[in-house]
Amino acid sequence: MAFSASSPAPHGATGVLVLADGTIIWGKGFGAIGDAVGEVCFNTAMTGYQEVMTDPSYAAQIVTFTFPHIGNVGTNGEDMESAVEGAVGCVVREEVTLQSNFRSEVEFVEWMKAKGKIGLSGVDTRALTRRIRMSGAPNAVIAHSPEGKFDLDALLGKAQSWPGLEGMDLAIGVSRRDQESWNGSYWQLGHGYGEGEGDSRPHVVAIDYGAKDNIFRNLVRAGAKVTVVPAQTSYADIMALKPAGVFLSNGPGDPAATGEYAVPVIKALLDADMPLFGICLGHQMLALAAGAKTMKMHQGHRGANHPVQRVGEGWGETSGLVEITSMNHGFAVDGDTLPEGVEQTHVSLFDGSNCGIAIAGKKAFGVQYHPEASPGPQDSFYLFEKFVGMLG
Ligand SMILES: NC(=O)CC[C@H](N)C(=O)O
Repeated sequence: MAFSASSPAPHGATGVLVLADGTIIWGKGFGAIGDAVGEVCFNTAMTGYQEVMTDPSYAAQIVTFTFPHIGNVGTNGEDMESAVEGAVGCVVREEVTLQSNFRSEVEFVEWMKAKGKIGLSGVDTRALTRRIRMSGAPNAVIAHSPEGKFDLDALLGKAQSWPGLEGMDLAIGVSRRDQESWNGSYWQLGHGYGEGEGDSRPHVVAIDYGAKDNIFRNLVRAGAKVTVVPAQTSYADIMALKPAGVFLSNGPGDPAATGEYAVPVIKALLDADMPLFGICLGHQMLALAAGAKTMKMHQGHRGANHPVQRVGEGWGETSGLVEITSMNHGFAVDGDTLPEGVEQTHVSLFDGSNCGIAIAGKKAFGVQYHPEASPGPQDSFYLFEKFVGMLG
């Protein structure tokens, strides 16, 4: 797989992935024309590529799909997880075929172009995934030129000078700018998205650090009235909304690099005994606010079949039960740094890493995985009910 940076494009190559170590992977470009820099990760989900590509947590990332046929059910207006930029590009095995699905509205290739995302097909994604598993997630540039013209030295320079995700605060860039009242509920075939009902529902203020919409839909489904606020909303402004509980969303970037707008506000909410629920980045920042540390993972966890086990006190008869979960994270809470009073509630059965915490004596908990799925299994929906149920 290693080539020199000055290798000419092989005949017919219209796309390339240039890794920061000089490895050049040729293929067929699709979607937007140009180039984009990011960290290359892999996702093992077999379905849900549109949801993956629109998850803001993938900002500044290039997703390698291990499932070989991507794009074949097209795209539609309902399966968006966010309108903001998510993954900058994707790498796939097979060339994208024509769509075949009754829900499809726009071909995946056209959709990628319209969204400004670059695709690369015809890549040995199995070899690339093995490489990431062995050597960690590399920084890279993905490029698409229909004429097959690439300045490889410039692309390599771009990949090498990109500072990488560690230490990078990205949540602020993908958060909403304005407060929003959210009332959409879950999707059902033949009905589309439902709506929340009732005036006496507990009010959840959800802080958007780069949230997936399906999280808000699940909060509504579990019985909450939801107001979404931008990442930089102050403690005072959050309290002025009189929340019964505050939700901390997922989002991109390094949790330890988020600025004064995040962890100090969460710490103040915790000190005020506000009920809190965090997912992924929100979980990591809750852990930081409680005094734990986070770290960059070797290759991260991204897929729709990650087993997570319930551990510790408080589960009663369901202690030890395994949930199959959806995941997308490249950072993790260091389970060895949990201070007294912070209990580990879930661990990954793949590598034993921390997947959940609860703060003793408070109504505050977080999970590293994605109970809202989208894509993925719905084993963990109970967490939304647990949170909304706490808000009486
Ligand atoms: N999905 C997320 O919220 C991801 C959180 C964080 N950016 C990580 O990569 O670990």
